[in-house]
Amino acid sequence: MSSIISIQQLNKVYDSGFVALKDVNLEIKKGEIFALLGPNGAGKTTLISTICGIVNPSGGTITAGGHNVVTQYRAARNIIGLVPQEISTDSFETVEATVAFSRGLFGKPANPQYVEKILRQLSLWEKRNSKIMALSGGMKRRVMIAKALSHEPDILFLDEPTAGVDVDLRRDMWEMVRGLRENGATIILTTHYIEEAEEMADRIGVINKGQIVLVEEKDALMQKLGKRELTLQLQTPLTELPAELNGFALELAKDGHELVYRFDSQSEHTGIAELLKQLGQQGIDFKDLSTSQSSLEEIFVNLVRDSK
Ligand SMILES: Nc1ncnc2c1ncn2[C@@H]1O[C@H](COP(=O)(O)OP(=O)(O)OP(=O)(O)O)[C@@H](O)[C@H]1O
Repeated sequence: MSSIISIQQLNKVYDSGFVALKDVNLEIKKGEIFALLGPNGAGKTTLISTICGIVNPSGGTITAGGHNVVTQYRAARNIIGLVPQEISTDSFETVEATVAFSRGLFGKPANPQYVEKILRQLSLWEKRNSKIMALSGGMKRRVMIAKALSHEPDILFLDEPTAGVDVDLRRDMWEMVRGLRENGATIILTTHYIEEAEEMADRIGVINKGQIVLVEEKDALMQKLGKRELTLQLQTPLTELPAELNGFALELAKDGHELVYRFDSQSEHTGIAELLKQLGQQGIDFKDLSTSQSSLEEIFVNLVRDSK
């Protein structure tokens, strides 16, 4: 897949002297869902804003669809839709008028069929004649997305799309974003919710203190870093591990009441069968056992900690 956004050696120093982005290099592939994860203040909004031409870079170059976002701002901005964090829209207007007006701002000729299509896609068609102020918070967010899509952009930025949205609505939004991708859009979303990145993204980028610390295919990331743990609750607590078990990646936990075995979830050979056999031979009985997989959340926390 070819890049639709190309960022090279991007730096941003705010007037206060604060360095918000440091030597960012990033390629966004056409048609992917890219999740940008990072703690508060990491530089996510600054990065999005520079790509959208709202914040001027201090150094480096960004192209969107081959257009330089600074020197060819209009051409670049025309192919970008931005859904900002805050809901900001004229609350006295109707849904349909708001979306049609946004389209006009980009100099696009009126196209009621297209507006209808996106309103239907976002389950807003029934509400087309409602005033924005009469909508629920979730519906208002959908209107923000409809506005961002009004000029038929190829790239859609969603800055914290589901912040403060309840779980059901969050799932609806995910469904909807996937639908947009199926229609050919490239989607870049920032999120605090690891679950959101885990659920949605094709690739994940982690940003911390203005630097991209990792970019990886989500599946590869989960595989590479995803270790599993098998926890055995022992019948009788152990004070130490018998020497016969030295070859296994084992640890005693909970004052010797639990035995924790770490293994690679992707490996064909987990070693569990041998472990259980050895435990039997040593007369170590267990009452119960459970397994868990390290989540993207743990991976993320470790990454951000390591890059401090
Ligand atoms: N106009 C500005 N002038 C000076 N510093 C700024 C300005 N805008 C943002 N910053 C600083 O740049 C850093 C990155 O901010 P940014 O909003 O990009 O982070 P973020 O990752 O989007 O955070 P959050 O998750 O909280 O939205 C922060 O420390 C912020 O205080």
